[in-house]
Amino acid sequence: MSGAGNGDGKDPENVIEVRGLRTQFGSNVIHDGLDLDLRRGEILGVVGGSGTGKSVLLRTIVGLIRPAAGKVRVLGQDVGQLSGAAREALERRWGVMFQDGALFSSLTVQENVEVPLRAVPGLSDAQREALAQLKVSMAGLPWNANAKYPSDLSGGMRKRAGLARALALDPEIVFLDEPTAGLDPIGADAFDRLIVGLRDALNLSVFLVTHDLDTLHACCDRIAVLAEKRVLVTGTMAEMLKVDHPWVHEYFHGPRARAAMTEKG
Ligand SMILES: Nc1ncnc2c1ncn2[C@@H]1O[C@H](COP(=O)(O)OP(=O)(O)OP(=O)(O)O)[C@@H](O)[C@H]1O
Repeated sequence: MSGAGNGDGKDPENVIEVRGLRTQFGSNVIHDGLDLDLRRGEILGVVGGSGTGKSVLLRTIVGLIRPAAGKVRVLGQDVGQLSGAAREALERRWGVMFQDGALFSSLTVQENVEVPLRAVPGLSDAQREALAQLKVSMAGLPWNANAKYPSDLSGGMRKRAGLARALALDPEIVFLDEPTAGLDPIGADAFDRLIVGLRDALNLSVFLVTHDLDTLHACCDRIAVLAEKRVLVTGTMAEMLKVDHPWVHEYFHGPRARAAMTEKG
């Protein structure tokens, strides 16, 4: 169990290394001295109370928010130092599924998934369409979902469409922001299995923001807890159960945690 990885910033097993991160909006400091690692091939669950900055962390790692201090290295490259073609090349190596799917409402599912593929030079229209259809089916949507608009889809299908788009460019890292939020338990369980199946099949590394204890049990190799403006602790579920911190203890031993543990045996 640790606050973050080896600290030398060069471990080849880490596909993400965040060191000494500080983010703030005006005088509102969200993270201060935050360290975090994502190891290659793992599913890391990022948990924390509402407003602790899980989504802000995700958005900072993918370069949508500029940190006030600290370093974010993804796949060995300093995100803050890249621009132009180098930045675009790195961005093609990850995919992001935002909370609501963040789909373009005026485009069909297939057209949404084609958006990132349009940046790939040399792809014919037919190849782009075929690739998009493949990703839609990998995300577990039926073939007839391709032609549908986001407004015609259920919440669970929209999430799958968002996942298909995140997978469009065969990423090495996938960021998932609360993938099971708002899904019924059966839909959430299916989504959990989909995430693990895709990680295994595609050797993905997954940064997964969630409140869902069932998802933590079903999917995550390690868990990082955000509290007190930093990653308070990182470890396996078994290690989380031993952490003596009021929020961590309440979260992993509360009634919902007990229910999730009972379900998973
Ligand atoms: N663009 C922004 N401008 C100003 N403040 C922001 C912005 N984005 C987020 N915040 C603030 O940063 C804090 C952390 O937000 P964030 O959405 O990361 O929390 P979270 O841990 O993901 O919460 P939840 O679990 O409720 O989704 C909140 O206080 C939020 O109001």
